[in-house]
Amino acid sequence: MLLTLEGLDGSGKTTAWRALRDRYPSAVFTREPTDSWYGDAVYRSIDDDNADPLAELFLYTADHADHLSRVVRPALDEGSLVVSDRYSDSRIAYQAATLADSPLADPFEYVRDLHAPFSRSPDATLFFDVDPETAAERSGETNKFERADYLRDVRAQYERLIDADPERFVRIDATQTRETVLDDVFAAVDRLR
Ligand SMILES: Nc1ncnc2c1ncn2[C@@H]1O[C@H](COP(=O)(O)OP(=O)(O)OP(=O)(O)O)[C@@H](O)[C@H]1O
Ligand SMILES: Cc1cn([C@H]2C[C@H](O)[C@@H](COP(=O)(O)O)O2)c(=O)[nH]c1=O
Repeated sequence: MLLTLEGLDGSGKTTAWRALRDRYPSAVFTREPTDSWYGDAVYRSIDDDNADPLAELFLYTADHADHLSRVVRPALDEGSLVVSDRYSDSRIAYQAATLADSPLADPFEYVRDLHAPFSRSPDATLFFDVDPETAAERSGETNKFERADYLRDVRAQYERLIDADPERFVRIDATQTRETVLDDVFAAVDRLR
């Protein structure tokens, strides 16, 4: 089973991912951007305020392709529970927002269709729902993505993803205390497994 954690920067995904790792030690825990040279290239782009948005999309997508073949598919083939902190929905939500002013007619559909022929959809996704202001504040606004006005656009793209596939998503109210968020996450994962 492939379980993904999605949401805005600072929404608490990594906090939940670490708690799940302690609770399910036999599962495979992974993330995007990955810990590889493809992931390093992605982080270089994140730190470049003038990075071309389309070039950035393809860097993230290259990292995803490598992640799939090297980590995700082999672990799923062995029957493991795979938990990924960010996955393809991050690309659809973030890069659709970044590409809003590009010549692409519908960046959301473009990014989604780019993945369809080769990617593996998550079986379930926990969406950590938090308002853009809280997200920006919690994330520390350390890079170009961690701004409330940009995160507002990203959140709208996530809502589009949820509307298109409501059964895959479990919405977690990430404005609650850490303890309550983790209780909701554990309850959701126990139900899904
Ligand atoms: N429920 C919560 N209430 C208040 N602060 C929280 C909560 N959950 C996490 N935090 C804090 O918010 C910050 C961001 O949390 P975390 O790294 O888990 O978010 P994230 O979604 O993984 O962010 P990013 O996508 O930017 O890596 C951390 O300082 C964390 O301790
Ligand atoms: C996978 C992925 C990530 N992003 C953005 C989201 C964050 O601002 C950064 C890095 O992620 P982290 O969880 O804070 O380390 O990259 C993106 O725009 N597109 C993606 O596909």
